[in-house]
Amino acid sequence: MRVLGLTGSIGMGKTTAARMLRRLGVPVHDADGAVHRLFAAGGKAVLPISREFPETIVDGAVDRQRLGARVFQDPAALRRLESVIHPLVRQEALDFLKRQRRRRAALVVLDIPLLFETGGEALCDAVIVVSAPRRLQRQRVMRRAGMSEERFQAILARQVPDEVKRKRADFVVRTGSSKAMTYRQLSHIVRRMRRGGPGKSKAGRTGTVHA
Ligand SMILES: CC(C)(COP(=O)(O)OP(=O)(O)OC[C@H]1O[C@@H](n2cnc3c(N)ncnc32)[C@H](O)[C@@H]1O)[C@@H](O)C(=O)NCCC(=O)NCCS
Ligand SMILES: Nc1ncnc2c1ncn2[C@@H]1O[C@H](COP(=O)(O)OP(=O)(O)OP(=O)(O)O)[C@@H](O)[C@H]1O
Repeated sequence: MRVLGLTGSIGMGKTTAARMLRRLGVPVHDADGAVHRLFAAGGKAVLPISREFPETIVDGAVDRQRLGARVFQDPAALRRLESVIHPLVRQEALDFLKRQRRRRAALVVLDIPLLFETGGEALCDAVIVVSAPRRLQRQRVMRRAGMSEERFQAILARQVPDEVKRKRADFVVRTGSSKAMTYRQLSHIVRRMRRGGPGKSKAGRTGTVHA
């Protein structure tokens, strides 16, 4: 089974790319979706978060807006949050891989916003980075409810910069033009991966391919 990582900085089009990969018939594990489940009422993260950040619990669930306001401007608090969440998300991703292996899937995708920051590369044969011009990224993000210039800058400061991600990618998918173009790039990558390359189980990481 080949494992393709999918990552990208805030607003670069990761969620859209993940949706397209599903449409191409590839099972996708969504790390951010896993976090949503962990934070919902009854989710595994509610109790540990209520101990660390009691003011963020509303009706038995974690209020993301409040938690974001608490941690994005406070690196030590964000690290505490990550130390609760990342091991739980990693375990879910490993369970997903095990399930897909049992089903004899040929190719799967791990959609991990912080793939490089959390060592997720080690689970992947190749990594896709979605990227768009900085100006477009900013426009997309600033349209979101609850976003402010300070929050955007604080989040960017916590992520591996886009240019570094692109250097570490096996495939860079440009999301700055039409969605049809993005879809074409992704379908080309899926075809290549299904044929076997690139990947560490083959000739090793040989540098970035611009799909
Ligand atoms: C702080 C939280 C509650 C804010 O939720 P909210 O719905 O308001 O924002 P959202 O999750 O959509 O994140 C907005 C942007 O911040 C980025 N981001 C989220 N967590 C982090 C982090 N730990 N470091 C850097 N960037 C982050 C996301 O990739 C996204 O681009 C949430 O992001 C969270 O729980 N983060 C910690 C867990 C984590 O690391 N998740 C991301 C990878 S699984
Ligand atoms: N060619 C394209 N490919 C992907 N997304 C596009 C494209 N053109 C426009 N977009 C838009 O860009 C926006 C940002 O995309 P998306 O929500 O997928 O980003 P993201 O990387 O998942 O963000 P986050 O890291 O915050 O979760 C969406 O509104 C999407 O419709």
